[in-house]
Amino acid sequence: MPLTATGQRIILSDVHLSYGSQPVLRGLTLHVEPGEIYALLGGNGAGKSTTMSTLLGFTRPDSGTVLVAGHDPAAEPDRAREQIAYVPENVALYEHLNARENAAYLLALAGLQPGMQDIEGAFEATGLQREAWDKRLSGFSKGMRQKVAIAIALLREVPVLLLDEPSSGLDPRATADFNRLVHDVARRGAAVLMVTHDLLSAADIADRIGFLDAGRIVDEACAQPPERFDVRALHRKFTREVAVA
Ligand SMILES: Nc1ncnc2c1ncn2[C@@H]1O[C@H](COP(=O)(O)OP(=O)(O)OP(=O)(O)O)[C@@H](O)[C@H]1O
Repeated sequence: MPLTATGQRIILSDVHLSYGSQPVLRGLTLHVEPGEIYALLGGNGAGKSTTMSTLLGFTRPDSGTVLVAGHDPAAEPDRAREQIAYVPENVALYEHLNARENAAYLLALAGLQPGMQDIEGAFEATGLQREAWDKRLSGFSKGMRQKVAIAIALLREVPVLLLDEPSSGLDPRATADFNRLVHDVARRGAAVLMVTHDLLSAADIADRIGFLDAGRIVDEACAQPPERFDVRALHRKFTREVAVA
């Protein structure tokens, strides 16, 4: 697994990107280490999706450095994407296939052929109920779909997990389940970057929170035990900084 000299799995360094004449990323710098969960919190239009798209190699920055496990997604999109499990806001799976078939098929597309026991082990690790394993995806909730996507990520053993608005539309119990699961993935050594509007979920899960506004990080907060984050202070800071930055 290629790492950068500093051991950082995700590197965005002084990244600038414009759509036409509109600057969207304006000197974005953030790093995520193996085993770390970084929440990128920002309001509408701050540049969260553009950041994800840049890491996935779908948009090319005008300047700056982007590295995913040592690969530049603009120059080597396939190599970079091999390192990434991406869980979008709405997970797209094959609706007419059941959960096992989805996992087997999508892993085969990634060149992997896990045994059924491995797939079941990954479903168990995600807490996907046994009764759901043979059901078609068309009846699955968002939380169940996320569990299938994370099970696939576990089986791919990728070093980087990208999560786009993972808690939107999930009830508090499903959010807590999902957050536990993401912690497990990080504990196995993956670098996790999630983009979100949801301060509570970010505070619950992240080791670090970066406040993104107008395409750059305007503040960062680190989890401090035992309370991790002072959510009220973060909320004040977030609303003030986004308002004045
Ligand atoms: N393909 C595109 N072409 C032109 N402008 C775009 C494109 N994608 C995004 N933008 C603009 O770039 C800015 C940042 O958009 P982006 O989707 O990255 O923000 P975001 O933080 O994800 O917002 P939201 O929370 O609303 O999804 C916005 O002003 C948006 O209109």
